[in-house]
Formats: sequence, C-alpha cells, structure tokens
Amino acid sequence: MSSIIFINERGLIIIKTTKQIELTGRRLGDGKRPLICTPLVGKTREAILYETEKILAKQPDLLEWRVDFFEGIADTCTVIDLAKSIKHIAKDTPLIFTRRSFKEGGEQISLSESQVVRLYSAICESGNVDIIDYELMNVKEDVNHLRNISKKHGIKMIMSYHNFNCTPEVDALSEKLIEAEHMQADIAKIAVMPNHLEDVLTLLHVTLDAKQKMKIPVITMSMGAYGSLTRMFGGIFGSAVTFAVGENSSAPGQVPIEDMKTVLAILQRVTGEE
Ligand SMILES: O=C1C[C@@](O)(C(=O)O)C[C@@H](O)[C@@H]1O
Repeated sequence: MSSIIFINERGLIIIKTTKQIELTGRRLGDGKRPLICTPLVGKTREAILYETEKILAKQPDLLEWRVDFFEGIADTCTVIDLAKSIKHIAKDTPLIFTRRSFKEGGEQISLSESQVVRLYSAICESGNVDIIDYELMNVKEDVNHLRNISKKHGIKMIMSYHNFNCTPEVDALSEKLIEAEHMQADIAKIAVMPNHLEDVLTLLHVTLDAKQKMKIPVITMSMGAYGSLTRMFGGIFGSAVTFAVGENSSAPGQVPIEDMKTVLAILQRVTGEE
C-alpha cells in the first residue's frame, strides 16, 4: 500500500496514512490519525487491573502491558492468567505484550533471555494478547522463533529498536525499520532520545521516508521534552501509533492521553482530515 497525496479544498497537502495496523480480520482506526496506546506499568496484579479499569475509561485505541514492571513475571501461569483478566476488562481494545529489555531502557528482571522467549511463546499460545513487541537486537534465532510462533497463533509482531541515549543518523535509523520489514515484522518501531532539536527532525525525516517506502506500518518517536513534539505530530509524518500516559508513564516525554486527544483533534481539523 502506498501513501495517497492530495490537496484539499483549503489548499493543504494531505498525505494519508494508509498503512494501518491490522489484527486478524480487523483493521485498527481510520488511518487519519495515529492510534493512541497507553502503557500498563503496575507491579502487582491488583495495581495492573486497577490501572486497566482507569485507563479504559479514557478510551485509548491500544493498551500495552509492560510486563517487565510486573513482579510476577517469573511465573508464566500468573502472567497468562493476568493477560486474560486484562483482556476481559479491555474487551475490544487490543493488547500489546511487551517485555522491554534492560539494555533498551526496560526494567531489570530475573529471567534469562531464553526464559523470556519461552514466556513470549506461552503468551502467544494462550491467545490472550493481540500483539507482541520484541527487540530487533535480540539473537536472530529468537526473533525468528517468536515471529513463527506469533504467526501460527494469529498474533501480530512489532520488532523494535530503542536508544535512550541519542538519535543515530538517518541511514542507521532507516536500516532498523527496513531490517524489521525484512525479518517479517507486522510493524516496525523505533524510539530514540534527541540531544538537539535537529535530532527531532532526523526522526521525523526517517518516519516520512518510511511512510513512503515501506510496506508495513511504522511506529516512531523521540523521547524526552523535545521528543514530545514527535509524539504529537508524528502521525502526520507516518507514525501509526503514539504512546500517551493513561495513568502512569513508561518513557520520558509521553503526554497525558487527554492532551494528546486535544492535539490530535486540532491537527485533524486544521489538516482537513475530519
Ligand atoms: O517502545 C515503546 C515506546 C516507549 O518507549 C515510548 O517512548 O513511548 C514506551 C514503551 O512502553 C514502549 O514499549
């Protein structure tokens, strides 16, 4: 699918985001604005279910369970059971399952990487999540294994890259997205830290380029204070999802979902996308 570019009645150039995220049998959103994803970062079952209830009242498009924050992560049955409870509360709001690795800005956990892969496999088999997110930098056999197992169970896969220190050059960032596509990701994601305003432009440039050249949807963002610009405006450049705070933040620069909705509504109005 390619982008459609046209000029609306007010003379504004509209570049439609045509690459929407698709779950099995369901396309998410209308492609006119990025989906809003809110993270769940509670440490206990009670905290996570409370967070889920509170956040759902604010109507996000997606939920991300950051399981690396969960103190019960080492017990696969407990994780599967909790995913089932979250899904029960979330109903039609799709659930992303993410163990963010410590190396890429996540919490320190007690599991070895092979145990993490087994946990992801079990959660795919359970069918209690809609999408998994696994880092591209992991051992290729593990990435491929999870790609195969997720596909087998009708679960979509995000392959991601995070850099909490800096923003690599345009080519290096583009390569990450292309690598994800080559490895058969359903969605490619990058999250990087800007050290200058120019880094924000780098991220947006890479995003627009990917929107025009790649076949799969991409999710991109800069983090921190400057990066929050990309969280609000990244959809115009081609990011399919923006992460916002429902109850608690999972990364620097995330803005509250209420503010995000206001900004996206204004953007839709001024770009003629209503
Ligand atoms: O990868 C991402 C993006 C993110 O790091 C952010 O910057 O919003 C937040 C994480 O929870 C998520 O897994």
